[in-house]
Amino acid sequence: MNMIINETQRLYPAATIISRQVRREVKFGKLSIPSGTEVVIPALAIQYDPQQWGTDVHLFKPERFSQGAMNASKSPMAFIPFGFGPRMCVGLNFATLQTKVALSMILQRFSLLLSPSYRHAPITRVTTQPQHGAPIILNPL
Ligand code: HEM
Repeated sequence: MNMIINETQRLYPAATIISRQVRREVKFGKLSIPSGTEVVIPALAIQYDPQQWGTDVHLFKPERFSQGAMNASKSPMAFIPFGFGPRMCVGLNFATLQTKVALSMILQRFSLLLSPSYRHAPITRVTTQPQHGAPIILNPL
């Protein structure tokens, strides 16, 4: 279940960008970033980077995470659905636990089928959402 949740969050991260403000001037080689600069980290683009994930980056392949999230891509920083560093999401464990509990309860009771009316069109409206909803047919087990 971890691998499936991780791969879902890689392809459809709730937050597609993460931002930081530079507190004091930082130098990267010849590049100087002044204090106060807003830096946007494109989480979605990084999680779709073939150099990090391979040429099958667009495929849903939970087995990428079989050796853990830190080893799924070339750099461990290429998987950041909950952000990173001291301001990383404080709800990470709570949200992941809730996801597992909800999924377990549903999967114990129902088999799931994607409705033929489903149209795959994810969109970013603050968070990532299915543009036309996600109609699912539930059959009691
Ligand atoms: C799947 C569910 C969730 C996702 C994908 C998510 C994702 C994120 C991301 C990307 C950030 C920004 C981290 C950064 O800037 O490095 C964040 C921050 C935060 N999240 Fe979540 N989050 C989720 C659920 C929750 C829940 C359930 C809570 C509270 C119970 C929560 C509370 C927070 C708080 C308070 C921050 C700000 C942390 C700070 O600035 O120090 N999140 N979250």
